[in-house]
Amino acid sequence: SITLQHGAHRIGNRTDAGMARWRSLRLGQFIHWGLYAIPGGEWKGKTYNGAAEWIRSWKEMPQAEYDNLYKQFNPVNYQPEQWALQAKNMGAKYMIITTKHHDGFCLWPSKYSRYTVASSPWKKDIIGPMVDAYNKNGIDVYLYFSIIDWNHPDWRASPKTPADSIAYGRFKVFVKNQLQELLTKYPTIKGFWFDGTWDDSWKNDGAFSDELEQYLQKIHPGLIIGSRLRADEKGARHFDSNGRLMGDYEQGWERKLPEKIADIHGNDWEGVMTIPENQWGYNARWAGHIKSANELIEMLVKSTSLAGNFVINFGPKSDGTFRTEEVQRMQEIGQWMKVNGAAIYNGGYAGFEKQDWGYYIRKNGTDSVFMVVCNVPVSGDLRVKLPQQTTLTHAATLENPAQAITPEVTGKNEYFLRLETKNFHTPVVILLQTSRNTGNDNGRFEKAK
Ligand SMILES: COc1ccc([C@@H]2N[C@@H](C)[C@@H](O)[C@H]2O)cc1
Repeated sequence: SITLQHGAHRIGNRTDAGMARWRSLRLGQFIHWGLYAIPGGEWKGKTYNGAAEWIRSWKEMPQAEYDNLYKQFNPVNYQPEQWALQAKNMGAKYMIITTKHHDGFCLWPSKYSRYTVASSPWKKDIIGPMVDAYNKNGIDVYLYFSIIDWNHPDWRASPKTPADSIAYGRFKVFVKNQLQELLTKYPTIKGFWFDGTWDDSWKNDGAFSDELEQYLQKIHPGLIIGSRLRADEKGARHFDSNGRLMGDYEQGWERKLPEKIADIHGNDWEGVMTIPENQWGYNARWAGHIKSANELIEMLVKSTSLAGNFVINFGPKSDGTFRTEEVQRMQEIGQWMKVNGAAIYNGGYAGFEKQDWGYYIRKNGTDSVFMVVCNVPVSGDLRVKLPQQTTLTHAATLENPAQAITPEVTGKNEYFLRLETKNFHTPVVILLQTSRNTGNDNGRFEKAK
């Protein structure tokens, strides 16, 4: 390995209580809200085919017109308490809110910029009441912050001249000030979710990203920051030039998930997912494949089974309400979580051989392993192959009342669970009580005591 001043400063996952809490939450809610919700993917009768929050970059959108949308920002139906209750009923344990997306508009009244809610008809702070409402409902809050700021005169994607470098130097001070301001105004937040760190200006300044991360940790010890903030001095991002993860978890799983446990290299990780194929901000016209609640539940289960967190994105409208499809997803996911949340919260990798019917999830640090059946076999037979020296002592579904299932023993450490009813409308969870053998019962199924 090579010597790095600004590479990873830690080998392996964080072991502190704050990170253990993050690891237990498993289900998050992402919210993309800002000026882009006003056009909602359309402008002067034309439809923008990109992601709605990128409409400012569309050649059909005059940038000055976009930048003046702040004069229309007035979410008269914004009710953060409703938002928080809705998220609580969905079963989300943390929420990530866009304080400032790439367009540079701040949802808090920053004293370092005039391009904020304070200059809009709404005038008031959006972020503060949201943080309070979510925290009051037992939901941790993380702040999304875009380093890219298309509105700021000193932002440079790639400084070319000495004047560029001087301007970009001012911009870095601005970024540091805004982040310090966010930590001071909202001290209960648990971390930052950085984005917009792919340009040369940032990639070629690994030292600054390292110093910034340490500066933020100094103000707010224990802050949780993903790998997307960081570059090392060679321009390597997420993983430093020695292949070591920077930041507190791998933050590269955006609209995609790892397939198998080897893909995560033992690192904490988080996947963030849109309900349509690729829309984060509100888009009036959802096209293409819209994920069902069951599809999102399966992604959540898959993420948990691979020891990662899963965050579902929502894009509220400019008036502060949510579209029907998003309300429906939150309700349906919440109904499933009410019955089966025990398999998700504090869930992790079970270490069992994956089977076709679905996923295993181990309740962290216990012998309780959940089977989440997403693919019901026509045969009704669910094969459970346990590692050596592990036996199955009991199986029952999580529903109320629990359906006990008597496993049929076959070969060494292999059982079949036969499902009586096969008409599932949503994934079914079966709790397996296992025990590590002391070698005295050669894997035979012990009659339930
Ligand atoms: C260059 O490709 C992208 C793709 C998505 C993004 C942003 N990350 C997501 C979390 C959204 O904020 C999206 O706008 C930025 C650049």
